[in-house]
Amino acid sequence: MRILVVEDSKVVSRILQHLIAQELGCDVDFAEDLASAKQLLEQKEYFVAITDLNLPDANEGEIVKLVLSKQTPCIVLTGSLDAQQRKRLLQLGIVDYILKENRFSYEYVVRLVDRLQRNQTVKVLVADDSVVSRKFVRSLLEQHLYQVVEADDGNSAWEVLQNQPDIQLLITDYNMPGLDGFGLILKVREKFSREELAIIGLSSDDDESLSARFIKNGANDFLQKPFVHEEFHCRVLNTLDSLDMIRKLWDQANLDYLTGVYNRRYFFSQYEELIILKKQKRGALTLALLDIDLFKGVNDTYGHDVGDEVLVEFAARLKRSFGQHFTVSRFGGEEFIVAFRGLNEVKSFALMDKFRSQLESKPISTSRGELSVTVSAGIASLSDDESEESLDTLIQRADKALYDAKEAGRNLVCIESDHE
Ligand SMILES: Nc1nc2c(ncn2[C@@H]2O[C@H](COP(=O)(O)OP(=O)(O)OP(=O)(O)O)[C@@H](O)[C@H]2O)c(=O)[nH]1
Repeated sequence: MRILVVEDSKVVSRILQHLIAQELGCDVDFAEDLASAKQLLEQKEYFVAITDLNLPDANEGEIVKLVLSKQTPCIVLTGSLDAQQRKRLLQLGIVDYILKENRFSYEYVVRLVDRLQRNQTVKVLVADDSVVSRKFVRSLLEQHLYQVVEADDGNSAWEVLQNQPDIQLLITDYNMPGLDGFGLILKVREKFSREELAIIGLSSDDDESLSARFIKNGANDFLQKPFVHEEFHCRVLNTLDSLDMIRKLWDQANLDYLTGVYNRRYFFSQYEELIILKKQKRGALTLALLDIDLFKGVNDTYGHDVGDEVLVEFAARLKRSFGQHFTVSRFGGEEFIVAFRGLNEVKSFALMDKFRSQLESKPISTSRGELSVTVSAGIASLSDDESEESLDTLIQRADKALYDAKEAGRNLVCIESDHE
């Protein structure tokens, strides 16, 4: 990523240079006037340009048109701006304008660039039956580099959401034929939680209770039409920032901090309930409890840090092999558990034994060179006649099989054979 800063004040350039290096770590070019900015824009492609309005050789804001003519997003950083200039700049399609008021102004600029970079991977669905309104919202979102998908009523929005689960934000109008905004939100919240999808409601209706009703029904925020550019962007930004925060909290609560696979807490929260359902429906569930062989030796010989590197790569391999269809979690220390939902013990054994043999034949690269590591695993299945079984007893049976594998010499997968 490369940024262009067009600024004749050396002090401001130095502040921006420092903040960009600290927060973004990307390449920056500086131009002090329109002529040198023009030269740079002809030579290189920029992700975004941060520009002053008054330059020594062009003090009417000509730089903005130049930057936008190169299809480069433009952030205006200026000492002053009157109402007319503000309107003209927003109509031209700048990303945002920031007044040079204090150090927070410069920090805001840098945060905005960071957000723009991340926005490129954020998909937003706009549901509105009015083409004009939909296109307007789309153009605002595209100025901030979001990926935009459109739907012209509630029912098609619902279909799009089911087919594109990577959508992070839904912006929906209230009045729509078929399924209206409320109906859509109610349906959406049954399937998508707040950490999966954020929702902003829109309406031109003058019913004062609408905003509260939207939020009570599951929306994160509400905007009354017509709205100004700045308010729209601030609301979208705030909503996505809280989505990021909720997701971060979720990750901290449910993922193992070292390896990134699910943690023990998540595993129990999912499978304690599931096991009751499985027993009722008599569905298959097999657990494989894994333990890296002689791991203490790795720590003792190479140090704890290298031990950690082995754990990280081991977990990554487990995730690559099983993570797409099954649950991989770190049970504690060098023990992991894979829950094979829908598989019996014979099929689970085949998969786990293949993993064991691949691990044995492909050493793990660490900062102290390649290390050969093996794993032992114990497998146990929930069987039809074990109506009284709990998750704990199933794990105990897998643990017993793991013990057998260790006793038999390690680097082995054992199935728990008798249920005495
Ligand atoms: N580096 C590192 N080591 C850990 C971590 N958690 C647990 N361990 C170590 O894992 C080792 C487990 O050793 P043991 O339970 O004695 O078993 P083992 O050496 O793997 O031998 P067997 O299980 O009998 O094959 C201990 O030395 C723990 O300190 C961790 O997060 N990082």
